[in-house]
Amino acid sequence: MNTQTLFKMQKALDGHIESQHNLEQEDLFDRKVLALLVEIGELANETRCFKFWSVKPASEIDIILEEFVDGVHFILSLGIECGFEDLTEIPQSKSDELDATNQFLAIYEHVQKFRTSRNKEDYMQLFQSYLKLAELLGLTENQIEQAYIQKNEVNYDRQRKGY
Ligand SMILES: O=c1ccn([C@H]2C[C@H](O)[C@@H](COP(=O)(O)O)O2)c(=O)[nH]1
Repeated sequence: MNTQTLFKMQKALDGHIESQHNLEQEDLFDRKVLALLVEIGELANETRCFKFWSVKPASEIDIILEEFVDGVHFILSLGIECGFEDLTEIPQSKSDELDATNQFLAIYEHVQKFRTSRNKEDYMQLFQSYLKLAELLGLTENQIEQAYIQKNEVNYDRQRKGY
């Protein structure tokens, strides 16, 4: 995935949100980590991949995509916090193929590792594992980019309306 446009859009949105809420001087890293963990949980809930006690199907693709790109927002935002927005390419993950449940659990581990180290290698692994999940969920790069652009605009709208 070519991430340059997304990093640029995310940086502008984050700057806008921070100035709206007078947060330019605050360290938002841990709050963004928690926000990401919550978004990953919301996505898991919509896929229902772990709900062995239920026969209901996953939510519609548009709902899954919207939840997925909420996570993309916070991953990009955390990358910007660490000065990694020059990353142009996130290479495909070389790790073993897992089912969706185990991929979610692997992502949670990558988030924790990156939270502690804040290094680029762990960041790339987190991003890669999240994109691997997209593949498992049947989402294409094009769908993700379009859904990201749409949700980015919704996020501005919400700020305008006093969200
Ligand atoms: O600094 C921030 C704070 C929030 N969001 C976006 C990411 C998600 O798309 C959305 C999450 O909002 P909730 O729907 O969870 O309130 O806000 C950002 O991009 N940057």
